[in-house]
Formats: sequence, C-alpha cells, structure tokens
Amino acid sequence: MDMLLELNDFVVSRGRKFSLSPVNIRFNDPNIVGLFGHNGAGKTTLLKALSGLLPVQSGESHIKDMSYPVFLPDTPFIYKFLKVGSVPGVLAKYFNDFDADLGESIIGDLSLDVKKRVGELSKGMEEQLNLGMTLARRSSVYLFDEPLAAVDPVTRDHMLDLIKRYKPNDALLIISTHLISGLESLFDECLVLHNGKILLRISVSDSISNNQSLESRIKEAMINA
Ligand SMILES: Nc1ncnc2c1ncn2[C@@H]1O[C@H](COP(=O)(O)OP(=O)(O)OP(=O)(O)O)[C@@H](O)[C@H]1O
Repeated sequence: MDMLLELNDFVVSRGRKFSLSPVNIRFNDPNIVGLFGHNGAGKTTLLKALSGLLPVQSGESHIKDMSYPVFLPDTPFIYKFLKVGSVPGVLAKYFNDFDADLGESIIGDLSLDVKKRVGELSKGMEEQLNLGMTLARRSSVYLFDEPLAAVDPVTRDHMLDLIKRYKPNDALLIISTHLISGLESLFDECLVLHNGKILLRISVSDSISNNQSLESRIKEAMINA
C-alpha cells in the first residue's frame, strides 16, 4: 500500500508556551483514525498545521499524490445566508476538489429543504450539512476537528452513517474527538496526543484481540502521561 500521509520531524508552535514535539508518523492504510488527548494536547494545532492553516516551524508533511488534505473545522464554515440548494454550486467555486453532483446527492440523502437558508437549519442539521459537504470534496486525506462534539446521540449516529457511507475507500480520515464509548466500531486505529507528543498509537483490532477495551487503553495512556 502506498503512503497516504507522512510527517517527518513536524514541529508547530503556538506562541512560546506550546509546541508539538517533532512528530514522526506514517499512515499507509486508508483507515479511520481517532485522535485523542486532553484539552490543550495539540489536536487542533496538528490538524490545522497539516491543512496549511498554521505555519510549520520545521520538518515536513507529505501527502499521497501531493493532494491537499480536506479539513473540517470545529465550527460550521458554510455561510448561513446561503440557501441550502445553492451550497454545492458555491463550494464548487471555492474548492477545486469539490464534487457538486455528490454534494447535491448528499443534501438529498440528508432530506434537507433546499429552499431554507443554512442559518434556518437546526444546529444538528447544520452540522450534518457541513460534514456532508466536506465529504463531497475529493482528497486522499481528510482531517475532522471534533465533528461530533455538540450534537445529540441521534444526530451523532446520522453523522457516523454519513462518514461511513461517503468517506472514499482509498482515503485516510483522522478525527479528533473526546468521545470513545460508542465509537469503537468507527475507528481502525487511535492516537493519543499529550503535551504535543504522540503517546500511543494502537490498532483497534489488536486491542480487541488482546481483550482490552479501547476506552481503557486510551484513558490509561492519558492518566499515566
Ligand atoms: N490562537 C492561539 N494562540 C496561542 N496559543 C494557542 C492558540 N490556540 C491554542 N493555543 C494553545 O496551543 C495549545 C494546543 O491547543 P489545541 O487547541 O491544539 O489543543 P486541543 O488538543 O485541540 O484542545 P481541545 O481538546 O481543548 O480542543 C494549548 O496550549 C493552547 O493554549
């Protein structure tokens, strides 16, 4: 399997007080990766720097086919004044990698009223629209920053379905989250960050075959850090 994402001595600083330690990691498989860690561990910093939204102090990142990663921020990014039906056409103008036909079909799947403005949607529907439109972009690497944080359990299930249905089979997806319980079936592997360092990388299938709960492995790593 080709490399999908590789970081070599990747260093990002936020002022004088926080820095990612040189991160060295490689992802070859088109997995769904859970990115865990305490508040302030550096999850957003890592995802934003990989997306080109924060400067990198040193080191480098490589992505398959030199494509750009697709980033889903932790707050909705689609303008609220847009009519839902116009969103795919607008995003296709912003993003070269946006598949407008796929965007329209995802809106159809979500049963959204295309005549409503985005700002008139419920919070959960708006979150699903933002997630769905992010999945309508085509890339080898997707980076989602806490997409499941502020939604009720039913909406969360809809969002998990969206991810499973529309994540390209050959792409890597890294999701930062504080939720472990109930998401074991989503992740193929998990990373734990602490103070800007990767503390733990575990494959979910190894954890299951060792009869360990994913939640206890991750909590143990965070508590003992
Ligand atoms: N705009 C900023 N300017 C300076 N420092 C910042 C800024 N944003 C975050 N930081 C600092 O960078 C460090 C890492 O924060 P980051 O947001 O990456 O953590 P996180 O793991 O995503 O946390 P959370 O789970 O709370 O979202 C923290 O010490 C934080 O205070």
